Amino acid sequence: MHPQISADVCGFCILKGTHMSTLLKVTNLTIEVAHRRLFENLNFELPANALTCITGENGVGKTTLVKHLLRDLDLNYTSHTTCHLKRSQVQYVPQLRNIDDDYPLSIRSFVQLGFKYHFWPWLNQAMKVKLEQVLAETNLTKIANQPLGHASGGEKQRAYLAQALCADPSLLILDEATASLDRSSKHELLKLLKQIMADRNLTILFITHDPELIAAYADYELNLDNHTATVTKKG
Ligand SMILES: Nc1ncnc2c1ncn2[C@@H]1O[C@H](COP(=O)(O)OP(=O)(O)OP(=O)(O)O)[C@@H](O)[C@H]1O
Repeated sequence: MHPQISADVCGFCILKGTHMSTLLKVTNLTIEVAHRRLFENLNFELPANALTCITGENGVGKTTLVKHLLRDLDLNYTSHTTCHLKRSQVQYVPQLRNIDDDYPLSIRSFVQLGFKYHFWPWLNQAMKVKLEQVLAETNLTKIANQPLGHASGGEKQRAYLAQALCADPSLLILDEATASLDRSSKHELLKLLKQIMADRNLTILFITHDPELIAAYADYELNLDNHTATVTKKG
């Protein structure tokens, strides 16, 4: 069964005086974790084809909210969440990965793990072409044969991004992707993300605590505070 499409989801809505198309709509969502209520009657809409930063204090529930939305997508939606995407169109790049120096894969081999529907345990010609395109798109071509364990923090983040892009997502969710990067690498990654978003007509959700990045790159901010969510247009 395909997810239901409501008129609201496919149409346009008014957000603080601007028109935006809505990708995902959440209505009266309450989330409890370990008998603790994180959110109560949450209501918000996420804009399509834009970069939305999800912000809020440590422990407010940013990651939990995203995981809940992904679970709803897995279930083909609940009465609280409507969206016209299938789970397979969404890629989530998690916050922490333990890639040590001895990690046995090259950057290219790691990135190609992102291909779906592997019928054979090797890539077909079309996948090989696409792999090289994704490596070029994420500025990894020159270092693609190097071990991922030897890559810098910024290069590793680009490799995680490239792996996610192999699945041709419509919605990309990154959880604190810049947390361990220096200032120039953070800006490099965000500029790259915005370029990829424009080229691929993607929607990006980016969990971050970084006010400088929010000010410079966010099209919208979804702020979680005091059990509620507020979406504002930035820039
Ligand atoms: N499976 C779980 N069992 C119990 N508590 C949980 C579970 N998952 C999350 N929590 C708790 O829910 C709260 C929200 O966690 P979450 O990771 O979503 O916050 P966050 O806003 O993403 O935090 P941060 O900015 O520090 O990454 C935290 O207090 C966390 O300890």
